[in-house]
Amino acid sequence: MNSVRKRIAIFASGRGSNAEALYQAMQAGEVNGEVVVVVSDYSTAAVLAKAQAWGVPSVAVERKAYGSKEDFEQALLDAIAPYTPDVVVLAGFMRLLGPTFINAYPNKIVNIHPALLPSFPGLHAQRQAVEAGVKVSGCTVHFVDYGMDSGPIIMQTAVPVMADDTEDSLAARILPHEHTTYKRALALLCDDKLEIINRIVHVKP
Ligand SMILES: Nc1nc2c(c(=O)[nH]1)N[C@@H](CN(C=O)c1ccc(C(=O)N[C@@H](CCC(=O)O)C(=O)O)cc1)CN2
Ligand SMILES: NCC(=O)N[C@@H]1O[C@H](COP(=O)([O-])[O-])[C@@H](O)[C@H]1O
Repeated sequence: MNSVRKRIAIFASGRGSNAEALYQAMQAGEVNGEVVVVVSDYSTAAVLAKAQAWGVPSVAVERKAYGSKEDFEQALLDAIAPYTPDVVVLAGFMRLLGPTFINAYPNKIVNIHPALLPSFPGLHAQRQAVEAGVKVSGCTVHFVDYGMDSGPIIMQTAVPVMADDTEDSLAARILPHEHTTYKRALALLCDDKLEIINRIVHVKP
């Protein structure tokens, strides 16, 4: 394991359970990283209160305060620059990032999605799965690229879908698997164990 901990910026729009799971994993030494800043696009997001309780710097960058997507993304970059992150972790961050932000952190941005990509990209993935009648869904950790949930896949976990599942009951069943899958994927990234060859992610021996 690399002794120098990776500096992690976490972006979240809401409650922050994935952010919390990752913070706790880093505190426990399960992931070779440290959360240096937490960013939300909503000043009322519960994740900001979590960060304050952890003693981690937090910043709200509200989309409505900026006239353009580019200005918003530049504000995101300006907000995290002082913390010099190595990795940007999206954990329930509900904004599509464009080239302004992505180009500043090439192959350094990861995301958790509550479905087995490439199935059910975008918002309300659990609802899409229930409505499609699939018997298996799950979660995906992937690198973020210019597309929506189209980046190279790092890790996935399958979760059964029950006949009487609703969007909420499926989301509740998938969520703990998101926490463990994200923790395992980020541990590999922080230990420099991942490489991308022709958009396929390989784990180095
Ligand atoms: N360039 C990328 N940005 C983001 C990705 C990605 O794969 N590439 N993942 C998303 C997370 N996400 C699904 O996992 C997702 C989040 C938000 C949206 C979306 O359509 N957002 C709307 C705004 C919604 C709102 O205002 O509430 C938008 O940005 O227009 C789709 C998928 C994070 N970013
Ligand atoms: N398209 C992105 C998306 O749907 N992300 C999902 O938002 C939730 C955030 O929960 P959390 O704030 O408790 O981590 C998580 O289930 C995550 O997979």
